[in-house]
Amino acid sequence: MDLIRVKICGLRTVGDVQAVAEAGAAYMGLVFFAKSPRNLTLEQGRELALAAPVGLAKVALVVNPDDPTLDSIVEAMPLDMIQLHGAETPERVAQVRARYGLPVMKAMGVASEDDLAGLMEMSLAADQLLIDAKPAKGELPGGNGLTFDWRLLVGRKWLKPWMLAGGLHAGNVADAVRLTGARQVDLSSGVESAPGVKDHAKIREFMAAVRG
Ligand SMILES: O=C(O)c1ccccc1NCC(=O)[C@H](O)[C@H](O)COP(=O)(O)O
Repeated sequence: MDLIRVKICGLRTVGDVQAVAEAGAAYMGLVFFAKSPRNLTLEQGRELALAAPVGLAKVALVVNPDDPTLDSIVEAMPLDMIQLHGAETPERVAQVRARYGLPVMKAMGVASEDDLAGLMEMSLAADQLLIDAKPAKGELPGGNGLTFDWRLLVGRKWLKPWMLAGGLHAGNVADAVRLTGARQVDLSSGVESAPGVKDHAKIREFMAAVRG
């Protein structure tokens, strides 16, 4: 499984950044969503973004943000990408791209075939798609450790690069990649010991599973 690019989301300490960089991830995700156990203040986000070595892309994750919220994040820290993880429309994705001049990755929740219809349209607007498990009512928009039926993605193509997410861990990532053909994967709870607490041994184990 070489050439699979990994995004590890929900980092909370400088030690997490170092562990993710040393393990060879391509992206790190910083969550700005108050209800999340991985939520960061602007000061914490800035500290982590400044700790990232060259080559580790810094992704700010937000959920239905207004412009002032995004302005404050983008002004506070160096970023390489914005991840929109709410109900943002293709029009809103285009506005965010234009306003900040940063690539935008749009998360799309999938639970059944019906959810696939919007992916092609969104792939026209966004720079990347993150195809995640669709949360049930009352759950967080992401980071729930839930998988979905990967067979839904078999043989599908979109106009932009995409990442597979949702309940991935060292024990299932090989099957997920083999079945879906994903070239990029994203995860959060699969490398945690508790919600919001990254386990560096699990990060290494996951990266070994991807490389192996
Ligand atoms: O991680 C969060 O707490 C979170 C909160 C609100 C919106 C999105 C969130 N995470 C998005 C991610 O990119 C996760 O890595 C993705 O949903 C996969 O999570 P997991 O199933 O835990 O691996």
